[in-house]
Amino acid sequence: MTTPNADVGDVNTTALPTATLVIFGATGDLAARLLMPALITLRRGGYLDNRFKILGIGHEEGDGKMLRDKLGSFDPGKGGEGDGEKGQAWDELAQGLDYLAGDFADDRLYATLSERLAGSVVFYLAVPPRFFGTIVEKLADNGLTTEEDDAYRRVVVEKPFGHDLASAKALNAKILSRVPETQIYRIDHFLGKETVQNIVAARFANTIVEKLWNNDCIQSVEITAAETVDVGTRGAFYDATGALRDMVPNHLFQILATITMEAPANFDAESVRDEKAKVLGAIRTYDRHEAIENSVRGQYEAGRVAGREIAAYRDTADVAADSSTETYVALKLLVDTWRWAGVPFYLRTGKALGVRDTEVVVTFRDVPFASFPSTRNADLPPNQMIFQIQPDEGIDMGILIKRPGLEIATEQATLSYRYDKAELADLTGYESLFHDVLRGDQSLFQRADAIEAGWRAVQPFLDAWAEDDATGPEPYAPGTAGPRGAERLLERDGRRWHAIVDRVEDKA
Ligand SMILES: NC(=O)C1=CN([C@@H]2O[C@H](COP(=O)(O)OP(=O)(O)OC[C@H]3O[C@@H](n4cnc5c(N)ncnc54)[C@H](OP(=O)(O)O)[C@@H]3O)[C@@H](O)[C@H]2O)C=CC1
Ligand SMILES: O=C1O[C@H](COP(=O)(O)O)[C@@H](O)[C@H](O)[C@H]1O
Repeated sequence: MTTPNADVGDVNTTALPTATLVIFGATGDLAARLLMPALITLRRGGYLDNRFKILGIGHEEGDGKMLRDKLGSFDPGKGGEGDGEKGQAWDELAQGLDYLAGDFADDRLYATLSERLAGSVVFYLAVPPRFFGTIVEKLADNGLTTEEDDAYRRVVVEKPFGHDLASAKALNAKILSRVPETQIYRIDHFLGKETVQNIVAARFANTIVEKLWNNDCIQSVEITAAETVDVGTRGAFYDATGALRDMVPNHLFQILATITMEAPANFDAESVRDEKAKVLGAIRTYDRHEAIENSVRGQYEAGRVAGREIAAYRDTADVAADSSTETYVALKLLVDTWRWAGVPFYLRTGKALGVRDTEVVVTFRDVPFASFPSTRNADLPPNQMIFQIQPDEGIDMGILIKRPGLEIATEQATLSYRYDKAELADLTGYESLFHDVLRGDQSLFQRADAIEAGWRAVQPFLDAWAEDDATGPEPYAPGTAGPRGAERLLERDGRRWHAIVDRVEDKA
């Protein structure tokens, strides 16, 4: 769970045990935009030496040079945003980079792999999800996942893992019928984020935090993942997916689990994943009526966001003109455990919003009594602890202080920790995950039971929305905080979302 630092000088780097990384889908977007930059960072940091080999697989005819040229022309800035520097680390990695053309469904591909591969291998499935099960089956049937004493075989599976509870269960069953859980690494790149891992440190390395971390002291928790990006060129994928499936049972639930899990007895992978699975399994599953009551769907219209004009979601390429797919979702969830009983968890995520901001806001209970003569309880807003996951990475603690002066009056102040931007600059989250796969640490990878628990909690929303033809998603203007209905979800409980942009009603 240590994040390799882009700056070699800062860390105690140890080359990882060597292996071959086989990337299925090496000519695709994920490989170029997120996987290669992470590998370059690891190489630069001294974690990968020149015995580390990469074998890319894709449809396209070609050889190692074709793949090297393709990836070499890509700017490895964070998430493909540019300004990255490949430099010597890329040249060194590229020397060990080869390519094999083939079809994932073709047995000849696996026969060739059997001849070519020896020693420890990580198979990375950067492929359309419909191939996850097939590739694992074929790898296993060709003996490619069989481990030896001195050679491991690990399979990394990308997201989305399933489309609903039934398909996630079926995929788990298919994969686990061939390869044991100990060799399967289901990726959720949010778990690779330094700031998500820091929630664990904040909770379990600080007595003052953990003692207050329960329903005695906390009144509500908000988890927000707001994006300014629109659906862009991903219409085909997104229209079949929507905001709920794309972000909630995976990324937002992993944050929720990190916030709510009990302290593991120790930090080995099984203990950590046991605790996460338990708490995800404790999210209340709603009936149809409750699911409608506790959810809000939105879909963006045409407008302006982050300085550019965007088309309405329904006018996006590969999106149905009458699509009812949500580009925004807000939920109120409950976690039925002693620690969290009665504490609402409000989750929201959406595209084309006014700001990019992923954050967790923990709101503590009001003071029981206003002691100062000149203040009323209403003048004493509750303390909030805010984990800024991205882009302004840090932790803020909102407290009340005495306003300097002769009167006793309070005002809000913030105790703030900000990450050194330089330390996070080049990290995509995949560095940490690659590092852990190569070390065989599964703590930050999703286990089958946790995946299914996540789908179990969101399935009632999918079912209720599918049945509820009358009310589709509520339109919202790009550049706002989302649909008005999301505000009402909290107003009903006498609360307001932590403001990420001007209030919706000011902008919409
Ligand atoms: N891109 C991203 O930002 C993210 C992607 N993911 C996940 O990563 C996975 C890959 O996504 P992405 O890279 O965007 O997808 P792409 O469609 O860009 O890439 C898919 C790759 O698979 C290859 N491929 C497809 N079908 C076959 C086949 N039958 N035989 C051989 N090769 C084949 C493609 O080759 P060719 O192009 O020649 O057909 C291409 O190399 C998906 O599961 C996605 O959900 C997860 C998070 C973020
Ligand atoms: O997996 C996904 O995550 C991204 C958001 O990830 P981030 O690291 O950029 O915050 C999201 O845009 C995409 O739709 C989803 O598939």
